[in-house]
Amino acid sequence: MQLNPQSDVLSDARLISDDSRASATPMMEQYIEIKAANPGSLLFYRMGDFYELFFQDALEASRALGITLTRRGQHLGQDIPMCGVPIHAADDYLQKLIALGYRVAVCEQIEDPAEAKKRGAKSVVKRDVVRLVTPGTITEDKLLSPADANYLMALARIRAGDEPAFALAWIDISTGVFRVAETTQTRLLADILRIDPRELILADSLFEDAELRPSIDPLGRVAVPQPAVLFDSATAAERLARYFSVATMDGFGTYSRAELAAAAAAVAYVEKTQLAERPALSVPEREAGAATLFIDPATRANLEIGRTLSGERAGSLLKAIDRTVTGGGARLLAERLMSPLTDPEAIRARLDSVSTLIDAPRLVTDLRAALRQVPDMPRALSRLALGRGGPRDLGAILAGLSAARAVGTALAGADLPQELHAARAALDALPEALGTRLAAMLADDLPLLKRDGNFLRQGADGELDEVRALRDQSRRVIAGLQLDYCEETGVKSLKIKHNNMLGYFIEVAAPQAGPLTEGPEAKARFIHRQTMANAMRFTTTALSDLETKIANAADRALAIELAAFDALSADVLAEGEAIKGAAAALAVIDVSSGLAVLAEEQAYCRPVVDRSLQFSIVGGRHPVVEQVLRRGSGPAFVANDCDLSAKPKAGGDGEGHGAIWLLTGPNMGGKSTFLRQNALIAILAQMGSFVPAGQAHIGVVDRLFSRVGASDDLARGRSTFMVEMVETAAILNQATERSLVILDEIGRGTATFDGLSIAWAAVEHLHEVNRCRGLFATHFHELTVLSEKLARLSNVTMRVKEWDGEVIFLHEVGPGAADRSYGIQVAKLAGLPPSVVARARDVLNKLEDADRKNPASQLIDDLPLFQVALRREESRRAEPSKVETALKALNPDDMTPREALDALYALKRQMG
Ligand SMILES: Nc1ncnc2c1ncn2[C@@H]1O[C@H](COP(=O)(O)OP(=O)(O)OP(=O)(O)O)[C@@H](O)[C@H]1O
Repeated sequence: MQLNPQSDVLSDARLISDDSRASATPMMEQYIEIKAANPGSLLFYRMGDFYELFFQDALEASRALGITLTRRGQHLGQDIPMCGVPIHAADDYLQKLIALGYRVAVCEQIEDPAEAKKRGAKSVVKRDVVRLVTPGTITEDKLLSPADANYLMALARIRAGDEPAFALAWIDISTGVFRVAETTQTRLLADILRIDPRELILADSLFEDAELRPSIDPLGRVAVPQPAVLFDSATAAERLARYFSVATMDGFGTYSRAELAAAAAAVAYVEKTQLAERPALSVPEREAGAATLFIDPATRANLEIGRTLSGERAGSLLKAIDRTVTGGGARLLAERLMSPLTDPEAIRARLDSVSTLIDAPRLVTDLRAALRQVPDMPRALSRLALGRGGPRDLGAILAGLSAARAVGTALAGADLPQELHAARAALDALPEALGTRLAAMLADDLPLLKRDGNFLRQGADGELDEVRALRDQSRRVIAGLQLDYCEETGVKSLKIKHNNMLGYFIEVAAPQAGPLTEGPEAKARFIHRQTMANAMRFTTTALSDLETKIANAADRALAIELAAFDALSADVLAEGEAIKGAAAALAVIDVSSGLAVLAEEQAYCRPVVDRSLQFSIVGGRHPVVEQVLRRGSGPAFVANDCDLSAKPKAGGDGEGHGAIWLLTGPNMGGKSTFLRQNALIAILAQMGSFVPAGQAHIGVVDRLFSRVGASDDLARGRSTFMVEMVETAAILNQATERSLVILDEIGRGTATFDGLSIAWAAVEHLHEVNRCRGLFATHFHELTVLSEKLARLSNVTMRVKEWDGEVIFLHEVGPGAADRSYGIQVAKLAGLPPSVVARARDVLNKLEDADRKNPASQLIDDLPLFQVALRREESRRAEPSKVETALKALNPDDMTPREALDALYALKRQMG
C-alpha cells in the first residue's frame, strides 16, 4: 500500500517520547529503544531477509534511494511509514546513502529466532546495532574510491591562554593512516579543505559557536556535532594510550593538549562506530604547521586543484597530472597536490626522484608493469584487522607481496636518490616467509566470502586433502550405488538425487515403483520417504550412511579452512607494519614514476626551488588548458614568460621585494589563463613535480592567494561583489613578502568609479604593505599609470592584432598597456544582435570622448602616493582608547551603586 509522503509523520523526538514508548507493541518498543540510542543515523532494522526503515527514516531513505514507501500498522493513531532494502543488495543502497552524506546504524538480530520463541510465543528476537556506517568510517571496497583517501577528522579547541588553541586529527580507517596538526581559527577552513575529510566531528558547543560558523558552514553535512565528552582533553592522553596499549603516549613524541584532544576524539568516534572491532591505526603522526603551502579555501576552489568548480574530477589539475597506476599512488599524489611543501630541501628530494626516473626510461617501464599488479594492500589489511576480511583480502596481500618483490628487483642495483633509496629499503624489509606461506596455502581462484570455503589449495593441509578425497570418493560411490540399484530393481530410470530438504534420495517414476515397494524384502531395503505427483522417493541405509559421511566431510573441510584463514590473517597482521611500510614505498615509487612519465609526455622542466624571492618562469603554460588544446585540432597553447623576481637592492645590499605585474588586455585575450598558470606552476613545483615551462626558478612561496572568477554565495547571504571583497580583504590582510597573489579583475562587480578606486587602493596596498609577488589583471586601464610611481610595478598586456575590423587574440604577454578592451568585438563574436553591437559602438564613442576631456589619468597627479601607509596609521589611531574599552566592558545593570562609583573613579584615573 502506498503512503502519502506529505501526510503527517511522527518526528523522531515524538517517537522516542515516554508516551510513545508506553503505547508501543513489544517490537516497536525495541525499535524505539534502539532508535533513541542512535540519534542522527538512519536505522536499518533487520527483519528476516530485509533491513526495514520506519517513520522519518523511511521517508528520507525512500526519497534518497527512490524506493517505494509503504506502511506497516499504526502507532499513536498514525500510519507507520516503512520502506525496506533486501539484505543481498544492502551494500549498494548503503553506498548511495553514504555518498549522499547519510549515516546508517545497522541493527541485526543477535539471537536465533528459536531462542526467542523459548521465552514465549510473543517475545521479540533480540536485536542490536552492530555497526554505525558513516562516510568517514567505511572500509568496504564497494563503498570506497581507490584514488581517494577516506578521512574521518576531529576538531578540538582548547581555551587556555588568551588565544584558543585548535587542532585537527584525521584518520583513514581503510588504510590506518593517522595524523594530527595544530591550526588556528583563520587557517581552520583552509586546513580542513586541504585534507578534504568525508566527515568532520566536533563538540556540540563548537558546532553551535557563532565564531566558528564561517569555517563550519561551508562543510555542510560533512560536519557532525558529537557529545563534548569525546573531546575531553584531561583524559585524552590516557584514552589514546589505552587504544595503543601503551602506558603513556610520551614515547611517540610530544603532542599539544589540543592535538591530544582531537586525536582521542577521533579514536573514540572510531570505537563508537566500529563497536566490537578495532582498526589497526598507526600512531598519530604530527604534521608541522608551516611545512605546507597555505592555500586559502577560495583559491583552492577557484584554481580547480582537486576538483573543478562544479565538483568534478575531470578538468581539475589533479586529473591532468595523474599518471599513477595504483590506488595508493593516486591517493599519495592527491595528498601531495593538496598540501605542497615549503621546505626547499624536501621539495628537492622529491624532484630528485623524478629526475632519476626520467633518466631511466627502461626502469620506469619495468616499474610500472610491476606496479600495475599491486592491489590495495592497506585496505585489505585494514579489513582483515577489523574481522571483515575475506579470502580475496589474503589474496591481495599475496599479490601485493609478489608485486613488491618485482618492484624491488627492478630497483636493485640502481643508484637511487634518498627518497627512492628509502622506498627500496622498505620493500627489502618485507618478510619473504609470509609470501611463501600464502602462496603455498591459497587457491588460484578465491571466493569473496570465507564461509564459501574452497580457498585453500590442494596440498595446503593434509587433513583437508583427506576429507576432500573422502567427499569426492563418496560421490563416486553414490554414482556406483545408482548403477547397482538400477540392476537390482530392473528400473532403468532410477536416479539418485539430492536436495536440501531430503539430502540424497532414490527417485523412480511412480508407475515403475513396484520393484521397490512390493514384498517385505524390498520394503525393508528401500525406505519410503516421499510420494510426489508422478514420482516416488526412497532411501537406503547405505545411502544415508554415505550422506552422513559427505556432510561430515564438508563440515570438517570448512572448519579446517576457517581455522587456516584465522591463522593466515594473524600471520598477515603480525607483519602489518612491514606491509604498510611497503605499501607506502610503492605509492612513492608510483607517484615518482607517474610524474616522470608526465614530464616526458608533456615536456615539463625541473624547477629550481630555493629560499630566494625569485619568480621567474620562461615559456610557462597552463597544465590543464594546454592538454585540452592539444587534444583538439585548433591552435596550440602559446607559452608565456613571467618574472616577478625580487631584484637586488641598489648598492648590492641584499634582495629587495618581489615585483607586481599589472596585466591589461582584451576580453578573451588569455589574462585569466596566464594568472592561473603561474599559480599552478608554483603549486606543482612545491609539491615536487616538474612544471609546464621551459625554465622555472621559484623562491619558495609560503601562501598562495587568488581572487579569480566570480561566484556568489547566496546561501550565506553574500552577493558576488561581497564575496569578492571578503576574499580581497583576506588577501590584503594576510599576504606576506613570501606570498604569491593573483588578483583577477578586482572591483568589477560595482559601479565603475567605486571599482576603480578599490582596485587602485588594493594595488598600492600590495606594493607598499604586503610587498608580495603578484599578478593583477584588470580592465581599468587607468591603473597602468601607477607604474610611474610604484617602482616594482610593471605593465604587461595580452597582445592582439586588429585586422579588417576584426580582433585576433595572440595570447602573448608583452610589456606595455592595452588601450582598450575590445569588449564590443567579443560581444559581436558571441552573437549579440547587430543592432545592439552598433548601438554599443555609438555609446562607447561618446563615453570615450567625455573621458578624453577629463581623463582619469589625472588621478595620479592628484593623489599623492604612499597614502596607504598614512591611512593605516590613521586607522590605527582611530582604534578605541583605553578608557573607551574599559567603559565598554562595564555593565551598569550588574553593578551596585558603590561599584558604579568606584568604576567612575577608576575611569577618571585612567584619563590621567
Ligand atoms: N596562452 C594561450 N594559448 C592559447 N590559447 C589560450 C591561451 N590563453 C588563453 N587561451 C584561450 O583563450 C580563451 C580565453 O582565455 P581567458 O579566459 O584567460 O581570457 P581573459 O582575458 O581572462 O578573458 P576575460 O577578460 O573575458 O575574462 C580560453 O578559452 C583559452 O582557451
